[in-house]
Amino acid sequence: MIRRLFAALGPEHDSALRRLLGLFAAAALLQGAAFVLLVPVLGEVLGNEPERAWPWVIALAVLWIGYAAVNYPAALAGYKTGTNLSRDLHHRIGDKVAQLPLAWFSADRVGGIGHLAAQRVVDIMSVPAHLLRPLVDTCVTPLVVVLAMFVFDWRLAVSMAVAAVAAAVTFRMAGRGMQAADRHADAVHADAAGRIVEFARAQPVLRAFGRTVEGHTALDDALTAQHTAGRRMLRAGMPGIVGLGFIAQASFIVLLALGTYLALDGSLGTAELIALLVLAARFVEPIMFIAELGGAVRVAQNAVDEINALLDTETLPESEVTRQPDGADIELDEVRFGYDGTAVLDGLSMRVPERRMTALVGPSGAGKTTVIKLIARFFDPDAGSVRVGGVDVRRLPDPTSLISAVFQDVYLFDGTILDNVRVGRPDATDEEVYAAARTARVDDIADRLPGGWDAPVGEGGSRLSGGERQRISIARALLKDTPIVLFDEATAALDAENEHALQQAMAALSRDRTVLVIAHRLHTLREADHIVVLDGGRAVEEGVHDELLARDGRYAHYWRERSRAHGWRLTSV
Ligand SMILES: Nc1ncnc2c1ncn2[C@@H]1O[C@H](COP(=O)(O)OP(=O)(O)OP(=O)(O)O)[C@@H](O)[C@H]1O
Repeated sequence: MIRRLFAALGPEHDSALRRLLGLFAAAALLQGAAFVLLVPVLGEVLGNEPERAWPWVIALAVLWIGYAAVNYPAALAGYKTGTNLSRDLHHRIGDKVAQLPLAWFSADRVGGIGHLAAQRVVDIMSVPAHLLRPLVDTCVTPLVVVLAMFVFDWRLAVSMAVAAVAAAVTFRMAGRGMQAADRHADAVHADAAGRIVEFARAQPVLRAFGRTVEGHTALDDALTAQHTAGRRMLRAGMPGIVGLGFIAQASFIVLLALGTYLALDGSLGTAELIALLVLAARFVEPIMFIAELGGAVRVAQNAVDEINALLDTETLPESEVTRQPDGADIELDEVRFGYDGTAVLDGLSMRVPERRMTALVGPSGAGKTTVIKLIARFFDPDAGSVRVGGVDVRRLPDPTSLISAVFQDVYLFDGTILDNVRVGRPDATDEEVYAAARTARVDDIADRLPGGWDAPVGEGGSRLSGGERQRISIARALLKDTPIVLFDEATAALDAENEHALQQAMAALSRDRTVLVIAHRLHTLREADHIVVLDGGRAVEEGVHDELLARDGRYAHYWRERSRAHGWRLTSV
């Protein structure tokens, strides 16, 4: 356990943990030695010349002072190491999460990370802060007592050694059951956490369709499983607690009986017997305690394994040889990509010319969003290559400095409008943030809301409409000022004012940049310099609007459908 903990936490925590182990071992040795000294002290006090106990009493006092002197810094060091570990683990989990490919994130994994950061880090932190100390005590103190007992009486010492071995074997066996139960409980906790995230996220949909009961069922099942797992944990802990309790009581009774027999036999004096029984009580005490400790140790072991598993998760490979791009055009060359083995792009080749607006159209599910995500390197293609400025995105030194993405489902943080625009470039001056926000017509939103620029947007931007959220996202992209912008246009119907503001914001963003837009609006298609029609995982048509209309193919059909739908209006009679 200690070795695994050392390995998991990395060499930077080695010296702190070693020092801690040294301090705890010294405290346990001093404590064990003090217990042993009780034998001569009691022997002399209960003997014929009690004054002969003084030297032993003084030695005992010195040991206790030494123990207190080591114990205090040891306890402090335990807490300090625990809090350092927790801070470090949170940072490492955070860094890892920031590097994981976006394909990795699913509701249960998001819930799992929450559980890992909140509960599992505390489980590990409790090792140096609370567990290591009693663990070292329960190993070292009885060992000192058993060794000392050999000096006083070998028969009692052998009985103690047998009890110690039985306790160690039971501890190991009980710990294994507990570890399995904890693994199961942890998987169930992570699942329940994922279900809660999913349930919260799905509220609008569940309510819109009046399906709150069905929505509860999955969560209820997960919570019931959690409850059952908790009971299984309790059951798994019982054999250890009962078994070790039995060993502790039985060994004390054996020591008592043996001691009495030896006293009656004349091999032991009464004073000696009392003193040795006090020592036996000190030996038995930690055995009772170790059962609870065993469960906590196994839980911490699982926590170490889980955090290791997350930290070992593969991230997208970083190329050692990087190249600066030559320009800002984008090219997809024979790209193949699928989710979980289901092909979406089937040898797609297309070009997005530099400083032009290219519109991507195609039926729902054709893979338009997937194309954007591959360019932004949310994941890598299964085959083929995505190039920016002639360089494969896997070999770009810093793709995020070249590319901004504006998605439909814009996530806003629960802060002010201004804070949310600043996300685009945290070190921007206030003037730069205001300028980007005004260009994206975010000032209209600030004017409308009480609090203006400092108006809170609500969690996820819940106080704003879809179009408004997208304008804030455009402002972020303007502030970031990258040569390439990937844009997934809002599909939702917008009111005339929002539509106009969004068009203006987009026009500002498109100026002098390479823009690839998933176009849903007729206006965007008319304005585009280049149009790519995606279907069946390939580019089936490419060209400009008039040319494609004249060709009367897939695009012309799409355009007519969209125009017809656009022409429909509900009017009052
Ligand atoms: N994370 C994912 N896991 C599994 N399948 C996915 C995932 N994302 C998308 N897909 C599937 O990949 C296909 C292409 O999805 P994509 O979102 O790229 O299409 P799209 O053309 O943008 O669709 P739309 O116009 O409806 O947004 C769809 O069949 C979709 O169900």
